[in-house]
Amino acid sequence: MSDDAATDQLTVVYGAEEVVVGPDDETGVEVLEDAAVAAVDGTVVAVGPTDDVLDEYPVEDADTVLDASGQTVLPGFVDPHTHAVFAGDRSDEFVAKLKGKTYEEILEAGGGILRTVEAVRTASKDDLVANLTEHLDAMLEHGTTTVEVKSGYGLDTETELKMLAAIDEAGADHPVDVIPTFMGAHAVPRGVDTDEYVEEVVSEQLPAVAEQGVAEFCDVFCERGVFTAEQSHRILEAGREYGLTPKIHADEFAAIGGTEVAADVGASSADHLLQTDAEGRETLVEGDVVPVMLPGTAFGLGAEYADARAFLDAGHEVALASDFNPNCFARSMGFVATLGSVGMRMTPREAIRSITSAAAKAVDRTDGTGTLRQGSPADLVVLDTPTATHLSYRFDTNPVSTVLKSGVVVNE
Ligand SMILES: N=CN[C@@H](CCC(=O)O)C(=O)O
Ligand SMILES: [Zn+2]
Repeated sequence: MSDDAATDQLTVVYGAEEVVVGPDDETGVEVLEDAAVAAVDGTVVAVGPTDDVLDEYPVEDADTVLDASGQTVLPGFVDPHTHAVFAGDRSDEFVAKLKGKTYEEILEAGGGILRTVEAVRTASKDDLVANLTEHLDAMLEHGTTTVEVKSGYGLDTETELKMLAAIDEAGADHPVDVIPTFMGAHAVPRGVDTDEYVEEVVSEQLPAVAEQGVAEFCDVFCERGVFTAEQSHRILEAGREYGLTPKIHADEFAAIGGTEVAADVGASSADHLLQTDAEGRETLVEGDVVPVMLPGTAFGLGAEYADARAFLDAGHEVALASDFNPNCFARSMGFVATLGSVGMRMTPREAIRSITSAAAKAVDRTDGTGTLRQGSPADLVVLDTPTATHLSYRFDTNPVSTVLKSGVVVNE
């Protein structure tokens, strides 16, 4: 510890059966047995065998101590794709889908995203903050310590700004780190010509968002019947000029060129990828675009899962996200890991990498978020399970017993 030990806040978590420290040389994670983690002022300073860590950082000196005997410690989960700020209820659409309606048919008929747009336009900012806070609480209980949240249920400047203000306000008062994304191009408002709407996004919404400094990323739904590759390209390039890093919803229902757009504009991630073929995968890998897969969405739609194995078997990383939204009510990254394993044949350790260090890359976090090595943020999840494998294996109840953010217990 430093000479100024009196003011340092020491956290020690010891005796864990397993500690996941970060990516290994393949596509899984490195795991230490009977291990401990020590953190000073919210940053990991030591990870290793319990005896060694406790020699250097005795529990008597610690402000926060956790005996993790019989338990497993992982980096806090990173959820790199959500639409977590919304109002209203779409459970009836879930029933309609069970009866055979498709997601695209519901959207074309003015339901889906457009229905949530109506609810969000009439909701107050305070309502949105309250809704989002409730969802952040549930995510934290399930181990998420960093989450990306998109706007995109406003589809006009005033409501998009209201959503981004709600994201900012809810995030400021919550232990979970919240990363804001502007997604004015999530759908085309009812009765509006698509080209005219693209013009509005570029010349009105984006400048207003940039002026208020309320978004870090810009995202577009590049999809058959929504925004073409050319329109998506234009919006993402314009966003980049305003300092927003591009992201893209690509190849969910049809591969219409979203992966090429992602590589061209230097997107941090391309998300969904249910229809991506070998050429599309190659484009993403060469463009250094993180593939983000959303198995909860495929599960909820009863659709085929994205081909995670094709990336993993070729030695490339995949990130997983919840895609939490009214069409995919999934706030647990543990359940997402299970779906990654069961639906996409990811080993439990590959799934853990996908919701920690790989997910952190998808949102450009380069400070060690999603890992537990020396210098990483001390965001820790303690599972009440003997091994990390149990995260995918046990899907009946929440296995998370304690969550620490910056070395402080924020959920137990
Ligand atoms: N597919 C586009 N957007 C969201 C769904 C949003 C909604 O249906 O409200 C997604 O990523 O799955
Ligand atoms: Zn989405």
